[in-house]
Amino acid sequence: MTKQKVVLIGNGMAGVRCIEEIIKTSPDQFDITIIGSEPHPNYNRILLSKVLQGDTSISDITLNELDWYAENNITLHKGETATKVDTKKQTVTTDKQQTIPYDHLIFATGSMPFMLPLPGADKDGVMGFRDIKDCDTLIHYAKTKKKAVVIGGGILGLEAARGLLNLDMDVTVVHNEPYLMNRQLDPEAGKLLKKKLEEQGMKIMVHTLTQELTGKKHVSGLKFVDGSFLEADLVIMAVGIKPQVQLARDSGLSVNNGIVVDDYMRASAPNVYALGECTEHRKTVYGLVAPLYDQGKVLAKTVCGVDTKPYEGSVLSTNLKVSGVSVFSTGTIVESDTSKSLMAFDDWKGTYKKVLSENGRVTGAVLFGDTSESTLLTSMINKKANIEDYLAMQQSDAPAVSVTASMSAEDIICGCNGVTKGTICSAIKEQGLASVEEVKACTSASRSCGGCANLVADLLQETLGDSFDASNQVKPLCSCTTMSRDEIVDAIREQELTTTRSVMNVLDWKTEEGCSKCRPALNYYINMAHPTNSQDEKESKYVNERLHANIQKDGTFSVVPRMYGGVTNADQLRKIADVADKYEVKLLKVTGGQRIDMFGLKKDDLPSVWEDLDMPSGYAYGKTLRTVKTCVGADFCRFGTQDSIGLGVELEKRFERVSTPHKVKMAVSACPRNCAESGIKDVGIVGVDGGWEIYVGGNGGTHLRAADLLVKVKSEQEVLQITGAYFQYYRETAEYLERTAPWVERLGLDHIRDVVTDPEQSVALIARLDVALAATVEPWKQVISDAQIRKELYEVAAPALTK
Ligand SMILES: Cc1cc2nc3c(=O)[nH]c(=O)nc-3n(C[C@H](O)[C@H](O)[C@H](O)COP(=O)(O)OP(=O)(O)OC[C@H]3O[C@@H](n4cnc5c(N)ncnc54)[C@H](O)[C@@H]3O)c2cc1C
Ligand SMILES: NC(=O)c1ccc[n+]([C@@H]2O[C@H](COP(=O)([O-])OP(=O)(O)OC[C@H]3O[C@@H](n4cnc5c(N)ncnc54)[C@H](O)[C@@H]3O)[C@@H](O)[C@H]2O)c1
Ligand code: SF4
Ligand code: FES
Repeated sequence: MTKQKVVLIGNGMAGVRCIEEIIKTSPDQFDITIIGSEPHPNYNRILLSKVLQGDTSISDITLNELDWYAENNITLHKGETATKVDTKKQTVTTDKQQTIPYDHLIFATGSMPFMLPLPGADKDGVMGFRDIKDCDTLIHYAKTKKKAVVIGGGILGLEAARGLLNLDMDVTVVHNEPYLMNRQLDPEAGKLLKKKLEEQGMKIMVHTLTQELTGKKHVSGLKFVDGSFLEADLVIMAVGIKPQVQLARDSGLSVNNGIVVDDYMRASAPNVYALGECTEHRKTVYGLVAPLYDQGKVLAKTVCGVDTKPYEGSVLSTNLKVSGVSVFSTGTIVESDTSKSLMAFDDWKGTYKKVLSENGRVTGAVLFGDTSESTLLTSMINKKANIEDYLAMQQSDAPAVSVTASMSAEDIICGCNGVTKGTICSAIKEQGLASVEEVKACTSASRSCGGCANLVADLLQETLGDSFDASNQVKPLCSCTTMSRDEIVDAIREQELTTTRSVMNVLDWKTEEGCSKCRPALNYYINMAHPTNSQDEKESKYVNERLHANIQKDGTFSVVPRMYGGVTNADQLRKIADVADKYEVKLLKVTGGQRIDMFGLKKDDLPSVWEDLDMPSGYAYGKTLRTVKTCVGADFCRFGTQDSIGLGVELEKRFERVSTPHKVKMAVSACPRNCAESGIKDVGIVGVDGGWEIYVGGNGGTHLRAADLLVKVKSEQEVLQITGAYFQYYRETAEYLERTAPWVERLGLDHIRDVVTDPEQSVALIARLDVALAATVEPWKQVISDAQIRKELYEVAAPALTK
């Protein structure tokens, strides 16, 4: 019997998911042909933001490899565009002059970025962000261009802006409304989001309308309606999307904003259907994957002739994919005369929550800072749950049960991929799955945005009980490898791998060049493991570390010479003043770490500045010991009993220069009044009766944490010894970019204390630290004396490297 022919136009996320459902429902019923304009197999468009942000790579986001098409006898015409549909003859013609007959035709043509029709919008350097080609172009531009402007402070604009910041660009978001993500958030959450992103280095202009893009061939700036001007050599428009419906319209289908379909995804011509972003269902065009996948399930059954519930629309949920910022929005967030809202704002924790109800039912929510209730609230909205039930949960004294425990088998755990709790639990039991990675491979849950990975871990816990060890889950270093940090460090040691290239070759890296996450991490681990026979690879370092100065938003640099223990003298101050005059320093600023920061220096002046200063680098840019802050101590203070300055200077001289997983700050106070703020440092020393207390794991930054008392010792010699062992243990066991505060929590204070006070282990740690310290060089001196380095790094434009 000849098979019926299904033709899909659009090889994207919605269409291919529908084909997967068709194959699942009726494996042998159809001959399937897919026509896709893009030259790639189906990939995860969602993760393009993560590719731009350096968290994953293009090679890692393919959803269906070419083998999958072959295995399922699907004819794929990639890099080919459907140009004509004859709904009477039931044929599709392509730009390569092929005419393909169909029995069932599915439109899944998606959408395009909406480009504002501004004068100058056609200049080079003005683009949208939608596909792999755009992503590649942006990464390419970031290597030579400096100033990016993103028009549109919606979800796509902010994810793109974060990506460009990671690529070392100076980024401004220009938004028309008074607050960011106005379509998904309320004003309060929008303002909190703005503050948070500004802290990350993003510049944001709200209430701003662009009038024109300037420049000759290439864009050079934006003129705003109020007459002001902003320089730019890259402009991204992220002001919404435009469904691709021209082909459908030309084919005579009924089209409004999207291709009009009924509740079974049928378009207006016989045997023609549509789903995805090109589709309008009950006057709504969706722009997120979860609804598209719901549509795919219904459409697959319709095509297969299997009974199905109608598609009645979807509740939308949005998660911003920007690391360090948790924002979630679901359901209806606009208040009406009849809605009621519950609000909770915690200024200390930086969290905000608003839950809306209508006629006693939960209808919408906005969460900022803490999104742990996102699944619970989405599930309550879908079930039209009573707001009283939610309030009762909030007021209950009973210990919080995991969100998943209260969910039924039909509840969706992974919104992106439409995977239910029941599917995941059955897969865990039936397939013997024991990790989030295995669940991902088997069920697709957590395969897209990754936002549901914690819930999947909860389900593993719920299903496997005590035999599930959450801490034992292998977390790959990045998407270029399946190996964890520990496995990689072991291999670096055991197999004597001394370059990032050799690690990637020997450990079968999935990408040729690695990514901005693994390259600096590997460089650190290699240098830590082999301090005497490895090179610090400049090309694997962040720009500030590579140039030994801090790049500022106007492209100039700031320089901080070392002042041991925060002590200086007239001679040093004179030199700093002379350099400030000679090189026209724009700002001299005393830092929180008790030294002087010189702002506004030109890159090519840096080597001469250091030569004139003749002081060591203060490493204000480095992942190493930054400063040892000291109080004035016994010599001058009425309360001081110990020499805090002397000890601080000794500590700084002892540990300076050697690399650490993240920056390290120390302080020494000569009495418990703690004027040097020892309680919020990575290592904080406090003089007490009969000796010194050593505090560890403190942090005074965004994640404020009071340091824990590690030990009390009698002598300065013991302080140096314990601190040395602690410092090296942190170097050897922390993940790259892990500060001591989370590291202490992860390893446990008792364990760390046991290690650093154990005589044998402590001596061995210090011996290894001494080898590493002996291999360090003063970086500014090295630049001054090495003409080649000066030429390569300071005289020509250095290649951009991710932050
Ligand atoms: C950077 C980015 C991040 C995103 N993040 C998220 C997120 O976190 N969560 C979320 O839910 N959604 C997110 N989205 C939105 C999500 O990717 C889309 O909703 C989804 O991809 C839409 O799927 P689709 O199949 O309808 O369209 P697409 O994935 O766009 O696929 C349509 C395909 O059809 C092809 N096509 C069009 N016309 C023709 C023709 N005539 N002939 C042949 N081929 C044709 C197009 O080239 C395209 O490949 C994001 C989007 C972007 C761009
Ligand atoms: N994490 C996610 O879920 C995610 C991530 C990226 C993209 N997406 C999807 O991709 C699509 C595109 O996203 P988007 O952010 O472009 O769309 P959007 O409609 O969500 O946001 C566009 C924003 O641009 C603003 N804007 C409109 N005109 C403007 C102007 N002239 N000047 C300045 N600002 C202007 C609007 O106020 C709006 O906030 C959406 O469907 C979105 O859902 C989702
Ligand atoms: S910490 Fe104590 S000794 Fe040091 S300056 Fe403050 S009061 Fe004086
Ligand atoms: S919710 Fe996005 S991958 Fe599961």
